[in-house]
Amino acid sequence: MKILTAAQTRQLDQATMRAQHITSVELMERAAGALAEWFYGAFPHERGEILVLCGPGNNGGDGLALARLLHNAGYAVRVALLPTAHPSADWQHNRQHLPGGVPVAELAADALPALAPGALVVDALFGTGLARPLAGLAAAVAAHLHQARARVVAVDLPSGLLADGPQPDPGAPVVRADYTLSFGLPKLAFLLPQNAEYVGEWHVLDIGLDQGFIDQAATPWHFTPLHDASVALPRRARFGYKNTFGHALLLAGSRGKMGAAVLSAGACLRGGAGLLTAHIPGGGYDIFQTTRPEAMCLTDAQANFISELPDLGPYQAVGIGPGLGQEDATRAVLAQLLRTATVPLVIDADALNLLGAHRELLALLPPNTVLTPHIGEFTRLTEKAHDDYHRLDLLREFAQKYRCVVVLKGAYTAVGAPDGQVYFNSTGNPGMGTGGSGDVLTGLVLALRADQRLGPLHAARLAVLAHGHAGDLAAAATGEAGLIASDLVAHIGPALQALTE
Ligand SMILES: NC(=O)C1=CN([C@@H]2O[C@H](COP(=O)(O)OP(=O)(O)OC[C@H]3O[C@@H](n4cnc5c(N)ncnc54)[C@H](OP(=O)(O)O)[C@@H]3O)[C@@H](O)[C@H]2O)[C@@H](O)CC1
Ligand SMILES: [K+]
Repeated sequence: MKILTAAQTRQLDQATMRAQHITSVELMERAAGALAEWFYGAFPHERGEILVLCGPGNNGGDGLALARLLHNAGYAVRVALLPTAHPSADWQHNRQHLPGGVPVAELAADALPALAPGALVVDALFGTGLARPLAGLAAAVAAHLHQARARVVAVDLPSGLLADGPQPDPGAPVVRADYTLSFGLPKLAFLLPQNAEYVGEWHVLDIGLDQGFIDQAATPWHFTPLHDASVALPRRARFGYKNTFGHALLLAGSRGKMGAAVLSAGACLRGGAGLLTAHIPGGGYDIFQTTRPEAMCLTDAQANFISELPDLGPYQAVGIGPGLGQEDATRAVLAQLLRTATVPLVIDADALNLLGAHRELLALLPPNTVLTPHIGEFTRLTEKAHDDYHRLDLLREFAQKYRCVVVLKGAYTAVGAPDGQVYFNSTGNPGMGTGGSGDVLTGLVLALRADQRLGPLHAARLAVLAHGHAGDLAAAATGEAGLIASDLVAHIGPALQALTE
């Protein structure tokens, strides 16, 4: 699913009207109808009065049309208008069609509407036409909503927030919505941690926007829903056997962190690898073999860390990093791996930290390597980003420069591809913020990289999607707080099953 800019969204409106021979008023009516349907579902028994705040443009027009539909459906509705000398044409149309039974007032700075705590408010002040930061009356209204602890439903965007870029004045007020209802496609702003306090829970409402325009629109940003044909797992061949599905090598673990190797290995096995060999510090042998009997095990001469690179001949993919530690001898192993590997690599955790601390090694990264940093590890590889948008720029630059796939882990994990495209993940939940969660992802990516049917981008996107879905399945059983990384491993099977072609 593509993510478009505000400017592209305006073009999409026009293209939709042309392609479907409808007027802008008709498109607005569709938008308002979709908003009303969402309200009926979300607030079926709302008894209190709903305050609809309308700005001067088409966002306000949506609000006016919604107020009419809610009133006609039996809700108590009141409208407050931002004073304007130049309302949009569709605003005027919907103002004229507002039933006489809906009270309408103009907002004024010295008489902001009284709101009981928890009052339901629709924010239809500004959407994609926001031209400058909120100031004056609009800023006062945003602050008032926050102070009154109203429940705010934002139409298209929380007013004051830009759809696709950083705020020019980060100090200017923005409406803090509990829900944001966007039309057709998600907005980039929804996916970034810095905007979470404004956007709240967001939903995309289908209003039949022109697919032809969307298909040809150029954008680096994509959103991967749970079911996306382009990342599905191909079925296993009926006559396949363990060698068909790939033999993975995992280099992981150090004293005190053997659990990382165990978790990662479990995920690799559950991820469908035909065979898995783990190379671990000698002291971890008993732990590993008793907890992961399905895997083969090579032990290092060192008891507490890894100092030797095994012969890579038998393997279709190699993963390195979980629980690795950052010994000099281990760095030498990483460097030797980067120099000699001819099969796909997956690099995580301390292997990324070693790369960050010895950046000369980055030049050795083989193309199509998959790296799985969290924000801290990514910062060590690049630089400190001044905001989430800048971090996305750094992600694109890094993936293009090193021709790698970079999985930047977070609430909407962003997978950066060598061609500069970025794919945001839709699955997962805060319960996955728990020790070992990343090690599980590494094992899963490794399994899918050993599967020679999948390219690096497909493997990385599918692994991220399945990892998040496993987290959602696990959380349904344990709750978010009770979720631990072993639960993720246990749910990889059903998650992949749900994502199979
Ligand atoms: N996308 C879709 O498919 C569909 C989109 N639709 C809806 O259209 C919305 C976009 O409508 P839009 O283009 O009229 O812009 P909108 O956000 O109402 O604001 C423009 C007005 O605000 C003013 N203004 C701007 N900033 C300001 C500020 N800080 N402080 C004060 N004033 C400010 C600006 O005035 P000006 O800058 O000219 O002075 C102008 O008057 C979109 O978000 C969605 O809700 C649906 O109806 C149909 C399907
Ligand atoms: K809005």
